[in-house]
Amino acid sequence: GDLIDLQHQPLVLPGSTAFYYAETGQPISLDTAREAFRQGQFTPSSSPFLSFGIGASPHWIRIALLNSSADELLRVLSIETTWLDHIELYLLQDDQLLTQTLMGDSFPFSQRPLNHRYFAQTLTLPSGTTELWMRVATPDPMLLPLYLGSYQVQQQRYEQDAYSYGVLYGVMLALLLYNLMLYTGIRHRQYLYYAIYVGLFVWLNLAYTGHGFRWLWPEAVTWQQWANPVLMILYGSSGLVFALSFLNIRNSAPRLYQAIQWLCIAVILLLAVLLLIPQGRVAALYLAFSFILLGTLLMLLLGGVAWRAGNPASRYFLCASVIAALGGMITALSVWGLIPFSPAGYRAVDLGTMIEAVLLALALAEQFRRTQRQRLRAEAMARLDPLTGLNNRRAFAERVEPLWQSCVRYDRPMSLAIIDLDEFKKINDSFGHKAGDLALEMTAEALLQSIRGGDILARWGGEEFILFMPETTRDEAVRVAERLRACIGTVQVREQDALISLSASIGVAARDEQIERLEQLICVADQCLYQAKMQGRNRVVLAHA
Ligand SMILES: Nc1nc2c(ncn2[C@@H]2O[C@H](COP(=O)(O)OP(=O)(O)OP(=O)(O)O)[C@@H](O)[C@H]2O)c(=O)[nH]1
Repeated sequence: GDLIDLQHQPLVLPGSTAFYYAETGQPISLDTAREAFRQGQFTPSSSPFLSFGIGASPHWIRIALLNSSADELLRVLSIETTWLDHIELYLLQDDQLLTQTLMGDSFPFSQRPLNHRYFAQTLTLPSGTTELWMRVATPDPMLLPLYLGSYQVQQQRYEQDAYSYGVLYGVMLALLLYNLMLYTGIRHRQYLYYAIYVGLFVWLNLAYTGHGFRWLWPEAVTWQQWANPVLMILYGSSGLVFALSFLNIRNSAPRLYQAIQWLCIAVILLLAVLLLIPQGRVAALYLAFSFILLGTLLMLLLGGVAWRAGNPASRYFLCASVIAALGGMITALSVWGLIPFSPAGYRAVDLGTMIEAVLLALALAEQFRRTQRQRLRAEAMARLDPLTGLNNRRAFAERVEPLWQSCVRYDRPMSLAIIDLDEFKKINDSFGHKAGDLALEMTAEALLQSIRGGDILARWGGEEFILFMPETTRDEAVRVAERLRACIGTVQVREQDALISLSASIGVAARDEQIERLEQLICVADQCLYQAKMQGRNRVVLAHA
């Protein structure tokens, strides 16, 4: 069954009936190859996708095609990889050469017979049997997924393919731009690293899918031939750099951090050396493929290290890396020829990387939310007294200031009380510092229970509290102060089977025309507090107008 009848099949995979032969020394001619075929030196293909690995010697391929109709058939042949250097194509019938084509990415894109990112050619197949002969030479992975289809069917396939890349690039570019914007706004390095990582993926993908050669650098033949190993290595490094930064590996595993940095530098230097050596491309390709596989494993390792270190961001990261690793490995191994090639496997890296990019963007967002929350908490903490949870002096000043301003402007009443626990030193001395702390906490609790909604309470000093009362006249303020004093009187602190009772002295002052600043009012209230202590404690003293 080495003959494919094309008449009723709009699309065939001619690779399944191919015979192939590897050149061993000098390049051979078509006639020599045909002679070798007749002598049975060719091997029948075992798969529709011929794959001979990296750095293979030039291969001859022979496929027989049958057109059982009386008319000629028009077919489009595409070799659906993009990196083959040199392809000779011959179509023969009865020892007569019908067409001959030369293509490959060692020629400028403008010399392609068909304007397509794949190596494609239109074949006019006369009635009867024709032979398709091919010679392929390249140091790159010699992978030959051959498709032979009617113009319509091929057009449809290419269109679906173009849409799928549109989705891939659309998603990736949106994520790239979004994170670049975040970087310009927030200035956290990991957004930049993420954008570079995603950008290099897109660039690498453009290169190895041939979109770059077709649209972006159609004349740059040397770059086209080096783009894959160079971009693979840069992409792999950028992923590791992103992971080091995002997972904060410098802190959790400093030696690993350094080792990976050195690995990236070493691989890039090695690549630079290979760029200068003639014949360095095969070695560069091996380096690139090995580095991508190693890099994928290292990403997983880094995720694991961060997980062990209790980094909550590592969950998303690990999940993303596992998916990307699966996709990347499947594609790399199938292109390399280490596992059987399939079109879905070839695209696995696209899907895997797209999911990875989305998950990593989520991880970045989550990390941002967490640091934001931590910052808010730290800011709130800086305003709170750690023992009682009340406002501290700073928060008191900040919160009173706007109220003070508006009450002064509209000439509204406002009052202030300073509350000081009596003989507090004795509590500390006889029952211990812990009992003193507990007394302070319970006092704060009692005060909070008995103040009104708009009042601002703060811990002013050791056993001193301060209460600002907006819209409160001196008479009302005295009533509030008396209530607070009574309230503190009911507080009982239990310590070592003893019940400690508390009392407080309170100085109260109301603002009048002579008082313009908050400090002045505090000063007056403080003097009243002093008098309350002088007069025997456990009482309220009001400043006279
Ligand atoms: N347990 C505890 N004690 C504190 C704290 N802050 C201040 N103190 C103590 O509170 C005491 C205040 O003592 P004094 O300023 O002499 O006043 P007092 O003993 O309350 O006496 P009068 O105010 O005159 O009634 C000091 O012994 C401080 O060490 C605190 O946060 N916890």
